[in-house]
Amino acid sequence: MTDLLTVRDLTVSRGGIAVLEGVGFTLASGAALILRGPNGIGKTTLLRTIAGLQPPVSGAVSAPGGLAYAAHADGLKGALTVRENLTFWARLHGTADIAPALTRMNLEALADRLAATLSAGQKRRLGLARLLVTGAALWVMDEPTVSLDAESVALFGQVVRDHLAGGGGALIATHIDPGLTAGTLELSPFRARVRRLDGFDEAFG
Ligand SMILES: Nc1ncnc2c1ncn2[C@@H]1O[C@H](COP(=O)(O)OP(=O)(O)OP(=O)(O)O)[C@@H](O)[C@H]1O
Repeated sequence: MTDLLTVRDLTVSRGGIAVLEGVGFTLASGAALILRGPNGIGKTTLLRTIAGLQPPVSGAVSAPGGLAYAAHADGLKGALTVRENLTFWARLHGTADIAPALTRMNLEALADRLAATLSAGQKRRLGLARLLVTGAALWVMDEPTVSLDAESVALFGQVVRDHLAGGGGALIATHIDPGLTAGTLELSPFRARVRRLDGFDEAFG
């Protein structure tokens, strides 16, 4: 099996403070890893660093096949319709057909609505449809089910399961059980040392 993601001895920081140290794991093709931990432990910071949106303090991230990141702010263009948003991303990533993504995330009836007029859960579904049109093997998701109703959470679970079955991988920070067979990376104050970069140690555990 191919490794889609290798993280080695990673230290990540937020606002000049190292929030997690010594994080390491690999994610193989076909596998999902759930990132858990209390509010503020550093899940978003870790995912943003893995996605390349901020540099690590030290350590290495390798995602040889590239990745797609879906965060709280889904990067939707409010003045474009759902269809236009997906077409934009599909062109950006060199994929062609947005129809499957519309269908899979139950967005067909909303295809011609401006993204700005969508409800929070509908926006989230569009953000997840975006993952499908990127064609990326590795999906990195930060609390993807926030605002989703039970039906959409089930839809999301199925889309991820199909992605894994097709050889993809998923790294998901979530507080819920998304109904996936997945490994868990539990970030706790006892395993994640908190250290200020100026050397003042707040390590506990
Ligand atoms: N701009 C900032 N400046 C300084 N500290 C920040 C900044 N943004 C976040 N932090 C702090 O960095 C730490 C990690 O935040 P992060 O958002 O990564 O946590 P999280 O585990 O994703 O939390 P949640 O479960 O609440 O989403 C928190 O203690 C937070 O208060």
